[in-house]
Parts: sequence; structure tokens; C-alpha cells
Amino acid sequence: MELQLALDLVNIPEAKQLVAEVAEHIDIVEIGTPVVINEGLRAVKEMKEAFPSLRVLADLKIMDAGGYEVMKASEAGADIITVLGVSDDSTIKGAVEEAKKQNKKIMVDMINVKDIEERAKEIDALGVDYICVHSGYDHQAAGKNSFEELTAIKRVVKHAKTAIAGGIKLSTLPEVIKANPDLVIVGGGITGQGDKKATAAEMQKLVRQA
Ligand SMILES: O=C([C@H](O)CO)[C@H](O)[C@H](O)COP(=O)(O)O
Repeated sequence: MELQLALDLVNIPEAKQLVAEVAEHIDIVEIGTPVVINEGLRAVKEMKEAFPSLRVLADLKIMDAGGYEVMKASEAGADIITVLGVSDDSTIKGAVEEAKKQNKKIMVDMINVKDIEERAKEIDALGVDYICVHSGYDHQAAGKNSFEELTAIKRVVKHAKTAIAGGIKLSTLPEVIKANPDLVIVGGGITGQGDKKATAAEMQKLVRQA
């Protein structure tokens, strides 16, 4: 099991400073959607240049033009790029095809997918690398989490790795780990803490021993 740090509410210098604090305790650093909107793919490029040994995920949440957008994120240095599960199969196929050419990985974000089990089965057959259940900020504000969705996709996904994101904290991590995802994604659960390094270290310990 691996740990991904999601950076959403920061600019590029703040993002680099945060990663410098916790780099030894994470496997993947995510340039979050709000950062890409504010700073562009330059944020991905600068992060990869500053931390070449970390995998960088570009959370583009692609909805159309899968091949083209994966190509641009790859050129910026992204190792993993996100596509939305609600997008058309042709978009996901285009993203997967381009990622294979560039030796990159595709993560499908299942945010807002209604029949999660059925769609996870379909997406798994398209050859993606990760399928991620996700309660976004708006869902979190309504008290939702994705723990049950993780159990649901684990029943049907045979090829892709599974991931979970959305409001995960040190206190809820043991419950998440019980469902055995391949990747746990944490944003505010680390970035919102006083001692970010200690929190990331503790999370890494739990994730590694799972
Ligand atoms: O993808 C995310 C969200 O949609 C904002 O872009 C976050 O990176 C994801 O939810 C993880 O962050 P936390 O919920 O703060 O753990």
C-alpha cells in the first residue's frame, strides 16, 4: 500500500515547501486540480524538477480530449494523470493509449459516478492503471466518505490498482486500511496539521505495515 499527498490550496512555492517537509514519508505527490487551474502545468514541471525521485500525479480530472491532455501533462513531467470515470469510454481509451506511448499511468477518478460497481467493471476493462473512489470537497461538506465505495469496487476490479481519496485523516486511516486499497490519498489530513512531518510519518507507518 502506498501514500499520496494531495496539494490543493497552495501556490507553487508553498507546494514545494510542503513536499520538502514530508518527502521521505510519501510515495506520490499530487498537484491538485485547484493548483493546476491557478498555476497551470508549470506546477507539475517545477515539482518534478525539484523532487525527481517522487512520482508526480497531475489531477487534471480530464473529461474530454483524453489523448491530447495526457500528452500535455506527460510533457510537463507527470507520471500519473487523472481522468473522470463519468467521461465517455472514448476519452478514457484515448488517455490510456497516449499514456502507454509516453510510459505514464492513468488514474480514473470515480467522483459522482452513480452505479459505482458497474462503471468500475467497465473502466477496469479499458486498461487503466488505478481506479480511485473519491468524496470531493462538496461531498465531504455534506458528510460523505467513500469507504463503502472502496469495498464495492474491490469486489469487481481485477486488473487496476484501487485508490481512495477524500477527507482521510490519521483517525480514519485504520478504517480505510481495513478495506485494503493499493493507494491512500491524503490532502488536508496532512497539510492542515500543525506537525505535517510527524503526521505523514505516522500515516506512512500505518500504510506500510498494512
Ligand atoms: O481531488 C481533490 C479535490 O477534488 C480537490 O481538488 C483532493 O485532492 C482530494 O479530495 C484529497 O484531498 P483531501 O480531501 O483534503 O484529503
